Amino acid sequence: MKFKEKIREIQDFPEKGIQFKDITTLLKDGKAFHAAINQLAQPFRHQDIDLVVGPEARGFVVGAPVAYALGVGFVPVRKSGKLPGETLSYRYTLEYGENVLEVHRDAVKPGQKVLIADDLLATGGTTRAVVQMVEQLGGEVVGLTFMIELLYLKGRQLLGHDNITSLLKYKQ
Ligand SMILES: O=P(O)(O)OC[C@H]1O[C@H](OP(=O)(O)OP(=O)(O)O)[C@H](O)[C@@H]1O
Ligand SMILES: Nc1ncnc2[nH]cnc12
Repeated sequence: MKFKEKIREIQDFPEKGIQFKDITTLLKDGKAFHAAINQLAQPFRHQDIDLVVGPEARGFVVGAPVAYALGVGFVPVRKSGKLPGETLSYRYTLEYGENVLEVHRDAVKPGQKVLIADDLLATGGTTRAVVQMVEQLGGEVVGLTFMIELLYLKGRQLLGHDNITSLLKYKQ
């Protein structure tokens, strides 16, 4: 499956200088969506994963089906003010702008092995925030998986983890 042909690229969104990778064109293609999720889940089928954690909003679209494919639970990390229970908050900077993320304090139990999933790895700021939140709750991040990796923003280097996979890599 040629997944890159399914991703739409939009120049100067949400601000000048950003080339936005739009996954909605892949998501609406049932065969491509199904194949992409299966490929993302595959390397983790025989790894010891207890939970998939994914950040709002596009991380839900990737993380929840990957969790379903692996037969494990999914934990949402949400933008601030959305979760009803007691939360842990974390502020971070994005390729564009700033953000606050929250997770339920009882969502990850100490010692649980976590796979972090998102649609896209850019600077790595979002994922680093999620890693630190999982670790603060006592979870162990055993892997990270993305549909898209923007190599030129060097998120992989920021994260410094040895089990990062991505389906599509963009050099520019
Ligand atoms: O590696 P980074 O530089 O942190 O960028 C990647 C993040 O940015 C996007 O989310 P965004 O915050 O735009 O939110 P959305 O999923 O609600 O669109 C994307 O879905 C990743 O989570
Ligand atoms: N260039 C980009 N395209 C789509 N989503 C993004 N999130 C951060 N950078 C992005």
